[in-house]
Amino acid sequence: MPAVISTAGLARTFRTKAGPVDAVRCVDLTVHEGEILGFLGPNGAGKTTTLRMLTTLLKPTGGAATVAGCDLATDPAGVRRASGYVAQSGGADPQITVREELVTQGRLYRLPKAEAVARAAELAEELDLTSLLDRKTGALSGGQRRRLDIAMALTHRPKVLFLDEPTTGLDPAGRADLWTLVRRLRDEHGTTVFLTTHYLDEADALADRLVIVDRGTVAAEGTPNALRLRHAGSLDATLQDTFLAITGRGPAAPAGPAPVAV
Ligand SMILES: Nc1ncnc2c1ncn2[C@@H]1O[C@H](COP(=O)(O)OP(=O)(O)OP(=O)(O)O)[C@@H](O)[C@H]1O
Repeated sequence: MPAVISTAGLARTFRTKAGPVDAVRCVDLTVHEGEILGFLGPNGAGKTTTLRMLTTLLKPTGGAATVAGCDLATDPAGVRRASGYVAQSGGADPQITVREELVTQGRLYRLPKAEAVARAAELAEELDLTSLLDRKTGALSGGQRRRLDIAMALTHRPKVLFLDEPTTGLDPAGRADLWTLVRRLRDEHGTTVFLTTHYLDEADALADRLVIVDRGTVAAEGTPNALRLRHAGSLDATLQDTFLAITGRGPAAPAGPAPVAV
């Protein structure tokens, strides 16, 4: 399978008054076409900083990366064309409808009006939002809002979808729905998905492969079962124990309210 994301020695140091902070020291990773990759790590490991670099929001201070064949440093516009990004909290004007939000997004991507309208309908169908098209976005549930955020990120049919903690704050049913949806996107469109999550059950259920970062570098990678076997000694081990064996710490605590286990 060809690589869709590839990084070599990716690094970012922040200059602060108290001195330099090496948020990401050296991240080497590869994500294959059509893969769902779970990107995990303890608090402060460098997940968000890596994600912000890969989505061109932040310039690396070291190393290199390509997304869909486009170099982060020399072709950031190409990276953006190939990527959809769903940040942790979306949401614009609560008074506009789902349809208006989707059409506006299409227009932002320079689709002619008729095409933007057609694309909105298509995305709504795909993300189970058709019955909500005329609802004000302020009246959506957390799960519906998240589906709308994903629909917007897919407007330009990106090859890669970056999801930053997609189910934080959702209830168990909303999380399960979102997992189904992400899998369907991958299965039907071959979309490559790079997701950060604080939930090990989510990583286990959704990701084909996990990359665990710690202190700004990759501490382990593999399928959930390969990691269990390698680091916790048994396929029966919990992913929590596996994670502890790798990092010596628990996974990062989510910013939002923690859902009960599904
Ligand atoms: N703008 C910044 N200036 C200085 N230090 C920063 C900045 N952004 C992040 N850091 C530091 O870099 C390190 C990595 O941060 P990052 O947010 O990437 O971690 P994370 O893995 O996403 O953590 P969390 O799970 O808690 O969200 C942390 O020590 C953080 O304090």
